[in-house]
Amino acid sequence: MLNCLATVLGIFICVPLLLFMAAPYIRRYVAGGVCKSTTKLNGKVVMITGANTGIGKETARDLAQRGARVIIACRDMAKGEAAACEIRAETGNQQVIVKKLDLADTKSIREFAENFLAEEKELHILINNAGVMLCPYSKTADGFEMHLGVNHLGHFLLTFLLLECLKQSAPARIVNVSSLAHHGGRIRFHDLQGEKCYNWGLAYCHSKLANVLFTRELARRLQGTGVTANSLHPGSVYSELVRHSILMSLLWKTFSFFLKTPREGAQTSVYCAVAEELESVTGQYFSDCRPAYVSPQGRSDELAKKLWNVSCELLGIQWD
Ligand SMILES: NC(=O)C1=CN([C@@H]2O[C@H](COP(=O)(O)OP(=O)(O)OC[C@H]3O[C@@H](n4cnc5c(N)ncnc54)[C@H](OP(=O)(O)O)[C@@H]3O)[C@@H](O)[C@H]2O)C=CC1
Ligand SMILES: CC1=C(/C=C/C(C)=C/C=C/C(C)=C/C=O)C(C)(C)CCC1
Repeated sequence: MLNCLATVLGIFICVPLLLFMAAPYIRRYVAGGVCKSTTKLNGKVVMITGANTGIGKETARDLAQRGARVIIACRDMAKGEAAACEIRAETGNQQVIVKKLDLADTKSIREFAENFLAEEKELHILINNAGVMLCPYSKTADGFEMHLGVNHLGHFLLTFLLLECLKQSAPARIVNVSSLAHHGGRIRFHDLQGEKCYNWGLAYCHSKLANVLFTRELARRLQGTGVTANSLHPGSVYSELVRHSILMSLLWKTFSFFLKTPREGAQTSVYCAVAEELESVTGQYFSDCRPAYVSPQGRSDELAKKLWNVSCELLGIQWD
């Protein structure tokens, strides 16, 4: 009986004590890779989609700190202004600008790009960061399944419209924020809009695989232009991404200690945007500020070309 009591007491005291002592080490492990580059960006123009919150906002903060003119492209102007105000105040960089962009509407994307090209002369870094996850079945203004429409097609069209400007501003970089979740993705050409079969988790995975394939084909086509394209996994980050699922929101809150903060999650985006050693690196996929393993689907040139052509058809654009 006494033995039993001692064991139970031991567990209740030792386990929390061990966890408490290990906490700083666990946190350092969870935080992952850090971008160590000291590159300054004075005179450079950076655009980040979905930079009003989460990973995008922290990426904007870091790049503003380096002196860049930062365009926060977001769908909610009030949220965008709040983020920009905070970043301007913290960094002292007044060149943080908010522009309206709804990636779930090709009309908004075209208006945004037209407005940008009329006002700005150069674009050196484009970070396609905005994303949605676990949405109940819904469609964009143009009838695309929401994950595919926002995460892939919206950024595909945006990049197409800005590409000439990026080429004129070379050296320039395109950074596509994908995910480890691309490993679970498939490009279901027979049912791209998920009308026959839809799973909200898988729909996200498919769209993140599309990000990897888009980057691969884009990089191939941009060889020799001075514009690079890379994709990345930011890590598992405590952000608003899980907002559509009550269960995931609860799990995210409960286990937030084991998730990266948005600032930690922004490190690989910043790394891909500024690291000197990536100047001519293109078509790669990173995680924790180093190259990472891409799924066999994500390494298929054939699949990348087919997705490219289908994306052009869906968007009614000719991109050779
Ligand atoms: N958090 C994580 O663990 C992981 C995140 N990622 C990726 O990182 C990226 C950033 O996500 P994260 O910061 O975590 O998520 P958040 O939900 O915090 O941020 C997503 C951003 O995307 C914006 N957005 C959503 N829909 C649209 C739209 N139609 N038009 C314009 N902007 C839109 C949101 O705007 P609003 O605030 O108005 O909704 C918000 O600014 C995403 O691409 C995500 O897939 C990848 C792997 C893991
Ligand atoms: C297993 C498990 C967790 C980890 C989930 C992870 C690691 C999710 C990663 C999601 C990604 C990569 C999303 C975006 O692309 C929690 C919630 C911490 C606690 C409960 C058990």
